[in-house]
Amino acid sequence: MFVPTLMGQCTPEQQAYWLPRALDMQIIGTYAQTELGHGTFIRGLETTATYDPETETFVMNSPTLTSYKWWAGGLAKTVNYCIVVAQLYTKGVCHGTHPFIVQIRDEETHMPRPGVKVGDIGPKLGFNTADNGYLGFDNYRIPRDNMMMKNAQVLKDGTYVKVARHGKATYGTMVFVRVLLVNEAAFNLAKACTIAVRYSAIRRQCSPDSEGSELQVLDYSTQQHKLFICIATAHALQLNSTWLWKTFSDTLAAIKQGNVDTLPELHALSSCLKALSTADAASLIEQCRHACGGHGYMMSSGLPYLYAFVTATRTYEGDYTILLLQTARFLVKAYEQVEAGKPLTPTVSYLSQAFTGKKLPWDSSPDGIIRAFQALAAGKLSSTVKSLRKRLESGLSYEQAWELSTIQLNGAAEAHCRAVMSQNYKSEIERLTVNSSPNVKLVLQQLYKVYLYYWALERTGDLLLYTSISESDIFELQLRYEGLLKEIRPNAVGIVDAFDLRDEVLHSALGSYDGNVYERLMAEAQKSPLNAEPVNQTFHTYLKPMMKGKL
Ligand SMILES: CCCCCCCCCC/C=C\CCCCCCCCCC(=O)SCCNC(=O)CCNC(=O)[C@H](O)C(C)(C)COP(=O)(O)OP(=O)(O)OC[C@H]1O[C@@H](n2cnc3c(N)ncnc32)[C@H](O)[C@@H]1OP(=O)(O)O
Ligand SMILES: Cc1cc2nc3c(=O)[nH]c(=O)nc-3n(C[C@H](O)[C@H](O)[C@H](O)COP(=O)(O)OP(=O)(O)OC[C@H]3O[C@@H](n4cnc5c(N)ncnc54)[C@H](O)[C@@H]3O)c2cc1C
Repeated sequence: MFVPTLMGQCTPEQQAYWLPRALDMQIIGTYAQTELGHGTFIRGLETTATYDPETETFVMNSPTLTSYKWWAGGLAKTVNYCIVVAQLYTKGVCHGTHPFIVQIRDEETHMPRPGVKVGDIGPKLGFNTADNGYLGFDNYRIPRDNMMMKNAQVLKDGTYVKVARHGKATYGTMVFVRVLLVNEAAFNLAKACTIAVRYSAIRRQCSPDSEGSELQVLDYSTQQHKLFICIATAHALQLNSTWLWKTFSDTLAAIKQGNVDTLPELHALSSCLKALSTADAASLIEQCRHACGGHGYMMSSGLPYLYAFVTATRTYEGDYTILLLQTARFLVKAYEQVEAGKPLTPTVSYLSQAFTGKKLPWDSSPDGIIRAFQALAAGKLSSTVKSLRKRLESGLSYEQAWELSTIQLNGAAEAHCRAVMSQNYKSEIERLTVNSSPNVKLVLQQLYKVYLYYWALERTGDLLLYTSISESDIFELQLRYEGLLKEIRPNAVGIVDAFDLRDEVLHSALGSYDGNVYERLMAEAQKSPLNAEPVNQTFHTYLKPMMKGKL
């Protein structure tokens, strides 16, 4: 996050100075925004940077315990520079949060600079190879030039000048990383399902008829139900991430030309896609672990590491709930635009047809299911806005009415995101397979249908509310879904092999290409320190005296 922020928040002159040093690793940096007391609510950050025109420096201070920076990766022991997000004061006025480049350690001795308090925050659920740190300042001075001045400037005399065309321009690095995280979610989920599918082809358990041999667990319908949605979701996330990256690049190019019109839509999209992709990836990685039974619980399976790593992505760079609520803000505005007969931006354009007051006729084709997901998102949005307005009519303030409606707002944003993801999944497959063989097309479409059927069956309650789907339609869809799993089964191992992840990347005794699961599990077990000696000292110190009644 250090380098992208240098690229996004510095003037060209500042970039010319800092970027080569960072890219050559003459300096190592991190992004210190979150504090002990605030992560989500950026406007509530407490670290201060007060401009002193006499010395042309900013004085950095951490006025309270809760103002200490907390969490930044590499901050504890590794980095010598930081981007610190602090409340800017000049001429006695607070201008809100701004980013500053702050040297925290000596470039030669690596000692913390006087006035800087820095350390490690302690063990975490995962990420324990990263020294996430805390940081506080006591009247610590940095040169005026160290304020990142692309979007706002403080002149030598302390005059504040706003440059950016958009109020949230300083949040740009977060948008960038949210876009990257969709790709990370796809990659890590692909790893988990490669491990679980390969293992399920090796693992044999139970014999349905007394004569036959034990089945590969991958042959069980329930196992296919657990795993094939993981493969389909990895594809869906990968294709959505490519699409989102293009949307991001187009918006960035427009902003460079001075046009910020598409930023709100990009923010709404990157927020909900980051939220849903990280949440889905984390829960499906856990599902892959379940699919590997007891051996999935071994660290040597690789799955616990993956889960610990990915579950953090649901929280960092904007918590799941918080980001869905950002998308909901955008959706409520889109709803108002429909009412006012105004045009809509592309990803919400489906709303313009959606508020007919009638249930959408059910159609179980892939296009029909996407339309159903859109109807569901529109229906939820409409009910949410009704609740919001009812609360406003009862005399509540907008903020109070909004807060009481947030459960529904999140539901609408989730449904919208699922509809966008399904639509993108379909159009990207169509685009990418124009010249593919019929067999490749067939397999990719089978997986795409698994995704649609799975989520339609997960949302039958909502479909009953907002479409004309009947009990027999649901029954028929369930049978089609189960049939599809059997069609995919023969290709399942080939499909995960096609992720092309080397053993060194998977780092798993269960998921290696050669399938030598049991040999690898035993080899890993031999590495346990408890196996280093036949009798452990604890036997002599504790067990034996206890057994002899001498403790
Ligand atoms: C080029 C070199 C690149 C090298 C790349 C290498 C790639 C390698 C691959 C690696 C892969 C992945 C990387 C993964 C590793 C990364 C590890 C990172 C570790 C984690 C780091 C962090 O967590 S940093 C801290 C992140 N913190 C957050 O995300 C905080 C969340 N909170 C917020 O974002 C905001 O506070 C808020 C959005 C919740 C609210 O903000 P605020 O209160 O200020 O706003 P309002 O709610 O009042 O809204 C006002 C209006 O502003 C709009 N808004 C808000 N945010 C944005 C935005 N970002 N952009 C545009 N608009 C925004 C909001 O919608 C409101 O609009 P209106 O409704 O119109 O009023
Ligand atoms: C592994 C890891 C690495 C990180 N790396 C960095 C880093 O390098 N740099 C950095 O600056 N930060 C980093 N962070 C911090 C991270 O960005 C924050 O933890 C994250 O943004 C969530 O903020 P929070 O911890 O304040 O959660 P909180 O906001 O306190 O969330 C707690 C709960 O309250 C809910 N909540 C909060 N506000 C609202 C609201 N308005 N409405 C409804 N519900 C609400 C949330 O949904 C959540 O359920 C990292 C975090 C982790 C876990």
